[in-house]
Amino acid sequence: MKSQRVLVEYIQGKWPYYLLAIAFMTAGNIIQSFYPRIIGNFADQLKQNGLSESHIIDYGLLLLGVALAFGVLAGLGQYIVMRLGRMFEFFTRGRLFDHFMTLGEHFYSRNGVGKLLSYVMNDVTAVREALARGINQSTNSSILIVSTVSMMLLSDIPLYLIAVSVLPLLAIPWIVVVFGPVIRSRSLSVQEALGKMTESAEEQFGGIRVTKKFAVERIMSERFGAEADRVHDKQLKLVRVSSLFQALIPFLGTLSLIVAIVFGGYLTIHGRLSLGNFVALTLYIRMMVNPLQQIGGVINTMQRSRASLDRINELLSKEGEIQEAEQAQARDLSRAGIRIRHLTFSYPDSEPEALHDLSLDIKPGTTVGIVGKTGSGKTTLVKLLLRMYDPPEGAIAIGGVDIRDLTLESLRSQIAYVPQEGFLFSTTIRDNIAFYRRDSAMNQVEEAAKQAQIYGNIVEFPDRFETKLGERGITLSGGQRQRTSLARGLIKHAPIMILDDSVSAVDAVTEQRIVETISSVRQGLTTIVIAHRISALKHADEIVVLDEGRIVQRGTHAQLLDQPGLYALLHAIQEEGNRDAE
Ligand SMILES: Nc1ncnc2c1ncn2[C@@H]1O[C@H](COP(=O)(O)OP(=O)(O)OP(=O)(O)O)[C@@H](O)[C@H]1O
Repeated sequence: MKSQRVLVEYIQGKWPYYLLAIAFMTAGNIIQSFYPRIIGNFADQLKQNGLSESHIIDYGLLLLGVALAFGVLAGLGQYIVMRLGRMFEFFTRGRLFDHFMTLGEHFYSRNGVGKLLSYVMNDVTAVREALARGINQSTNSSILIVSTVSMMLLSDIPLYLIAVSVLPLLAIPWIVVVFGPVIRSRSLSVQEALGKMTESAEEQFGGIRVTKKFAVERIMSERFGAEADRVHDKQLKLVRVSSLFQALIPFLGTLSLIVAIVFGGYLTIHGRLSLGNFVALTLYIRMMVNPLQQIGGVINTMQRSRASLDRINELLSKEGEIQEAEQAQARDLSRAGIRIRHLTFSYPDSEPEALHDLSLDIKPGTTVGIVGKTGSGKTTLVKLLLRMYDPPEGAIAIGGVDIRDLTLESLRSQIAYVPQEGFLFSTTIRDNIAFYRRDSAMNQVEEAAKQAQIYGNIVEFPDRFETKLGERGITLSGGQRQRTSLARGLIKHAPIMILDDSVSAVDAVTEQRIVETISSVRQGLTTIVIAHRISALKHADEIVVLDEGRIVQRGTHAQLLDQPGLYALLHAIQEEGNRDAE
């Protein structure tokens, strides 16, 4: 039953409410099953001319009482179940979101946002619907069927007539066994195709500007159309089988009714069955057709939602690839040096080494520059320092402790990482800068903005720091986004700061100012500057040159310029570029 974990967990916490709802619905349906008997008695009395006006009123009131009792009790039960269904949706979305937070870089590099959204939206909704509809309808239907059958057996209707009439209904379990697995597997492929389509839509929307600039709308539209077609095909396959399934059940119900009318009618004509019993029998059978149809629908929905539930549970059982050690320690990393020893690393599911036998010591309070061609492993080194991927044991230590023995919170909260493309949230500039500490004072936010050379731009916006960004707000330029994200890193004032090509989109003059400010505000703190432009890191205490995952040169700017090698070559090319630009 492992696959039903999230559902079982939820129901375990809510079973008294479910029981209460089932009790209400059971009582309602038992009362409802008296209805054919009352009509049967009415018919008998009518035939014997034994009905007075007051009798008719009594019958009317009795039927009204039955209808009211059923309405109130079954309605209450349904309300409780629907409400619990919505709470399940809330509970499961929360669980999924929390779980997404524990999953790492590797998972996200393989699963697009669209696919993740389809879990949270399509799958959770499918399970919620099945849960609410399943409990409501299966309780109503099964109780109604059981009580109807009991009422039939307790009546004077001959047993052989009942047995022959309900015979076609006995084929139902067989149909369920045959159709169930087919419906389930087709639903699973629908959900998977939906996930892929959502992922493709998300990517297309994300890249819509590029699409337009390249005028390739038609190609993109065809690409999306192919995904939508796939969903359509799979849905049609599912609809075919589930419609057939749902049609077969009422058909069997109608067959039962025909048998009851023909055989029962024959017996009534020959005086072997009273008119009242004939009427009651046909009503009993008629009353069973709807619940039977509903049971078919419920089984159908259950099979479909089972596929979604399996997907949710499978996702929830995926463990984040980065696990905290049991004895993990929280350490203060201020004035802690970084020691990297023989670090060799390949990405999971990837053969080539992104880093090879890398050794490096970064003394506390110093600035280290890392430069290298694209793809040389600079960002990989940062990901390992932040433990987005696990480095080999003993390869990276901060403050003398292997980073695998530090708590993730103490490691990551003491490193301010500023990536090249820092994501900004659709909230105010202030909230984006004070992302790490929401309660930062306004003057701290302003100070960080000044250090990142973005203050001048922000105060020109009408709402200044309260300006909203993103979908419902303004759009910042690439350079403004970078500097806002830099301010977010600077305000953290962390013992270790990593700037990963964080000023690549700003002009040379602004870059120079930022470099100078960072050098002064990070006096005595460790800073790692990764850059393509030598101008961004030439002030560093030590510069490391990476090439194909290996350190090929190290030294100060002056020392490296004196050596023949990649650094001097890069410098010469960049200087020439600058001269050409002047
Ligand atoms: N998630 C990943 N899975 C597999 N390989 C990866 C992954 N991320 C990066 N790589 C590979 O690792 C190598 C180093 O990449 P990395 O991003 O560290 O380079 P970089 O020096 O930061 O490049 P750039 O200057 O372009 O940012 C590259 O060959 C890259 O293709």
